[in-house]
Amino acid sequence: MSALDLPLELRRALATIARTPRLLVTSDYDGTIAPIVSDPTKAFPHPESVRALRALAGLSGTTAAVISGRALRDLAALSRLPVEVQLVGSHGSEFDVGFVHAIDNDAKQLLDELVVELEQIAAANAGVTVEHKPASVALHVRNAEPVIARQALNKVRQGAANWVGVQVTEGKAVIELAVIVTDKGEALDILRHQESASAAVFFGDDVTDEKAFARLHGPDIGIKIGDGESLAQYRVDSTEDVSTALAFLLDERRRWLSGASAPQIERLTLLASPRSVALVTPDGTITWMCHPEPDSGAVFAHLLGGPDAGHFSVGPQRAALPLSQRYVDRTMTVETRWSSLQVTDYLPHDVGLERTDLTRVITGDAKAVVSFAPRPEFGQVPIQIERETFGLRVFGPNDPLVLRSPGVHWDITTDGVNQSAFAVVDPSEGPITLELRCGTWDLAPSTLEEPERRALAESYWSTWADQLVLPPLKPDLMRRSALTLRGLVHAPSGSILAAATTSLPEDIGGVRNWDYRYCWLRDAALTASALVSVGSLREAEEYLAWVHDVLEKLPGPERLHPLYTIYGTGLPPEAVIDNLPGYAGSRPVRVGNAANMQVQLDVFGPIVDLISTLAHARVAKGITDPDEALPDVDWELVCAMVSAVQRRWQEPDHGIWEIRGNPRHHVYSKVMGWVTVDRAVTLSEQFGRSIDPAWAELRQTISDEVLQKGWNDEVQSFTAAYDGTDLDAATLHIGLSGLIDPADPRFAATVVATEAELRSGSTVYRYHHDDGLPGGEGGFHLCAAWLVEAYLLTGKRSDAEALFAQLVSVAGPTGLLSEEYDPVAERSLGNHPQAYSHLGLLRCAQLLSAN
Ligand SMILES: O=P(O)(O)OC[C@H]1O[C@H](O[C@H]2O[C@H](CO)[C@@H](O)[C@H](O)[C@H]2O)[C@H](O)[C@@H](O)[C@@H]1O
Repeated sequence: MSALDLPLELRRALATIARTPRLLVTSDYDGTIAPIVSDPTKAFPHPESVRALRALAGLSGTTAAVISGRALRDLAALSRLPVEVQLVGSHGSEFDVGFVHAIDNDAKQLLDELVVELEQIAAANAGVTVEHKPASVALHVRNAEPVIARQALNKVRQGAANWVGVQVTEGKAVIELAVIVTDKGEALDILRHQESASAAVFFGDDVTDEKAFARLHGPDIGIKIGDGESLAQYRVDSTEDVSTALAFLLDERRRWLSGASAPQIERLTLLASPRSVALVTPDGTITWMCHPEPDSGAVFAHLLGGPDAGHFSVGPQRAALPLSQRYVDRTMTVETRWSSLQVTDYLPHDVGLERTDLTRVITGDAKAVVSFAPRPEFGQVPIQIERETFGLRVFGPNDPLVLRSPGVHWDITTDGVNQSAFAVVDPSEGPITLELRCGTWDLAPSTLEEPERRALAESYWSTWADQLVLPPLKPDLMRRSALTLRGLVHAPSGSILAAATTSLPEDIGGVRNWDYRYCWLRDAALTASALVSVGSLREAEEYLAWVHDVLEKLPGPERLHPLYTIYGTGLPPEAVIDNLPGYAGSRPVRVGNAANMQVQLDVFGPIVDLISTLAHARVAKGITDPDEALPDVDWELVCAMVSAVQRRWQEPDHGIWEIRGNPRHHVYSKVMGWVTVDRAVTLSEQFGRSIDPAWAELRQTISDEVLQKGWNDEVQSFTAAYDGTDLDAATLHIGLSGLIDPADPRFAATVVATEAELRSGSTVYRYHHDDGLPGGEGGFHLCAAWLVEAYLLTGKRSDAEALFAQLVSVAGPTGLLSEEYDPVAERSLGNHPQAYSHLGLLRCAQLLSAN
């Protein structure tokens, strides 16, 4: 028998529950994983069921248990189930073989009397037998003539079953009298709480199993074996079917946990408006979108939890893979195409600040299936969907949400908690337009027709892209990198996201899952600098205004945190969204980021470096007045950053990689302290600003200390920190920044050591030092970009070109890069798209084009 022989609805339910974060798989024993036989001592389980339960128990986030009417000792001996599978005997009351000691003397006395009574009935009725259990006694009539069986059962029912303190359970050809309360449902709930299960499966065949079925709710599923009334939603015929269902559940869960069904990270394509972002999978599913801000709760978290976590998909009615997905040139509009069908996605711009809108336009001659399952606030609020003349209204979350879809006929379904809407549409008569509007109840037509709204959105990006000065190397990819960086800019506030997502793993199945939907001072400054380098200054100016606003709320610039929310406020405490299983089972899914409480003393450098880059870019654009090229507002910021360095540069910190351990004297942080003062001194000279002579002295002091304490003779390299021999790719900045002459043999040696220690094939790791977290991580694209720059500075052009080519080759089909890359599994890792990776790529192309 194969899984295809199982009822379709059951297969679907099992495939869905396989994706729950913490799964509890429970089963009854006799009649469920072991066939009913005439001799209870010969009821052996199906080996396939044992194998599946054992394998399920070995998976992460998965518990397997058998809850049986049998005595625990007998169950263990007969089933031979391994210890990983939790056994509960005596109809759910015997978790531990020692539990009999907990039965008081009165109960023991009663049990003795019951045994005597039932033994007498058995002795008087041929074929009737008695089974002894720690807190009960069972009378079996399976092997008696039907008349005798009835007579024996009636004798018990009319006699001992009515004694005070006796609990009666009737099953298949058996009546059982217990001196304690038994309830398989209670056992199921104990296991559920013990394991913090987010969903449970229960298989059972007998009336005693109904107590367990009665406890199932929400995403749980119950499967009844055989005939008879039942509270279970699903039914199979035989114990063989149970083996098949368990094996199917195992396969599905294994696949889900291994990430085989997760879309490849680099193939996810970014949609952006000036204030919102979303991701679309290669097959046309909106897999990620947050509202009201990009750092708020997700409406669609499919990326971190599959379809149940919220999705909005469009595809051909006759299932087929897409032929292509691409950006409309120089825009953030994405077209996904199948044979005779296309969906065009973009985030409209002409909406109020309280709105997050998405428009999907379906065109072609083939029918399409649309599935709309919003799960606002990370799916933590149950939602209902109501049909209206012009679309759908979604009730449940705090914020209103509608889908305008004139002419579309929706079917609404429920999974018991949430509703979803499905429709089959025929675009052959004209485009089908679906307008998702988060933050409003308004289902009326927009002021502008859809094509005009789209033109408005597209011209915003194309007009901007047309004025860029891009390197001649890989111009299309570089334009896409620039557009991606611009897409991560949150225009209303001036802040810039480090990436569009949270919790895409740095290690598949691991715990290194962080929330990057915030504005890091360092990442944002580097992004703004990259945009200045291609000729766009506005983002830098607005970002610096955002930094000013943040500073106004602080007692001093040295108190700057490493990151803030989009609107420059402190982050909420880091938390786990437990209902999401994570990308490819990589849990936890986190929101917030505890790194905001760390000391990271490098952050002042990139800000002053950005101001310097901006001032020179203004000059290059023809601004000759030094006070316009370096206005007071920027110079104030420079002075603030220098004062912060003066106060704190000698302290240890958590460094650029936000190590969640003890602070160290990181070389990169000291180098960035030097960059702060160096760029400030240089700016003062170039733009006629007067400075305290102590600045130049400080620059020298930092440099002297780094050169003395950062270099390690033993490893022939500058090291990650003063106190160790471990290496860090960020240390390359000692030469990249100009603190030492790149021709200095110590820099050349550091490049060689970094390559030997941290480069692996096409990628470069940040460090290999034990950072206190379990699991590993991939190589870091930005570090590869730094090594390309270091190769160039040390005369290794062909190495630089080769590594750049490798970096280019791991970009997805629409030109996007995530944070990291696993060179062994050849898959992308980490949040996506990542500003660092794109700014690194852009800089490499600029340097390679210039040389
Ligand atoms: O909760 P379960 O695991 O299903 O246990 C219920 C009872 O199962 C056993 O009896 C039943 O299976 C026997 C073997 O196939 C069969 O001969 C008998 O007629 C059934 O009632 C077990 O012997 C009992 O102790 C359990 O309570």
